[in-house]
Amino acid sequence: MPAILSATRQDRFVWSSPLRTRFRHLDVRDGVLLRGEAGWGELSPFWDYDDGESAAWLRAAREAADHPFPAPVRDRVPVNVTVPAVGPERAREIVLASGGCRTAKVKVAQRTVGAGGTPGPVEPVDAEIARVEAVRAAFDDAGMPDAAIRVDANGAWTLDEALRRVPLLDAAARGLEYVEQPCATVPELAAVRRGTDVPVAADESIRRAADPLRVVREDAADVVVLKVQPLGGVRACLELAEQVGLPVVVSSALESSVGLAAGVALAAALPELPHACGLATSQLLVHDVTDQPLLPVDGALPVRRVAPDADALAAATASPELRDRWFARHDRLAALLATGRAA
Ligand SMILES: O=C(O)CCC(=O)C1=CC=C[C@@H](O)[C@@H]1C(=O)O
Ligand SMILES: [Mg+2]
Repeated sequence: MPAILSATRQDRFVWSSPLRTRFRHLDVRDGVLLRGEAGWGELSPFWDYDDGESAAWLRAAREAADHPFPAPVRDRVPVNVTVPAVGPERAREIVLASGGCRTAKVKVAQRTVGAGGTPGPVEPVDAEIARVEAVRAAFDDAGMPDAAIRVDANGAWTLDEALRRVPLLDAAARGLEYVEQPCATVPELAAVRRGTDVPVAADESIRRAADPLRVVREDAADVVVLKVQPLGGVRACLELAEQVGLPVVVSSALESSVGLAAGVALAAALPELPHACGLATSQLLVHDVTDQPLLPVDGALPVRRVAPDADALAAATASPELRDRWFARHDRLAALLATGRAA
């Protein structure tokens, strides 16, 4: 049987897709889908994550493949459109083509990467303002003047940059819903929170931190962003949400729809969901692994599991070299989890 036809009968399958717009310095996204008793799970840690950090991602994939998701308390999840660090015209197009999203998350604080991977200067504030203004104008023109706009700096502003830029972006947005991870450290997040009128959301300070509760102890955030794969699964996220006690925004790690479905399951099971979630990122992929991807309709995703299908996989099939790299990575991570020594 040709490899593609048998793909959905295998227990693991490596997918790869170009991104429509460069995101997080990536032009391509890839990962391995794993099949278990309950369905499919996705393992797709970014390539710059080492095995120690990636083990939690496998725990999440195995949970999705081997166990049913917790019972949902809602059947649709409102989502934000994600606007990468693009020019104003492209930002406008992305918002208008978003499937009715009433919230936009706009990437800011883009840094060029210099030789040897050293971070270059941050983009000028005028470029950030123009992007945010274009998003607000697009919502106005779409008859959604009350749409919410949040910005995400991925920890890339200095504290001074954040304190100067956040009020300017707040004005450009006619009121920001929140600023996500304006700076790298927890004390800096707390300082932005005290020094501006804009609520602060913590992302990297939760998902890449040895102690995710430090944000709470130091009063450093109004909202927490939870991502299923880096935090080790839907159940681990539900427990963390309970401990944190702050409003949660579930966000993707740029997965295929198989991985996004785990994020949707978390968002569907949270007792409260006051903000739109960052799960509309199938829009960024040229090829998803199913011909029924999780795309927003009227600004929300349906709550359902996703299985890959052969036709979509045919377009999203990885090269043999990439497949072997993922299989080797998966084998190493599985061995690490089996020793019980993974974080
Ligand atoms: O939250 C969203 O709208 C989309 C997901 C998203 O922004 C991210 C996904 C993966 C990696 C991160 O750099 C990024 C984020 O910082 O939230
Ligand atoms: Mg973020």
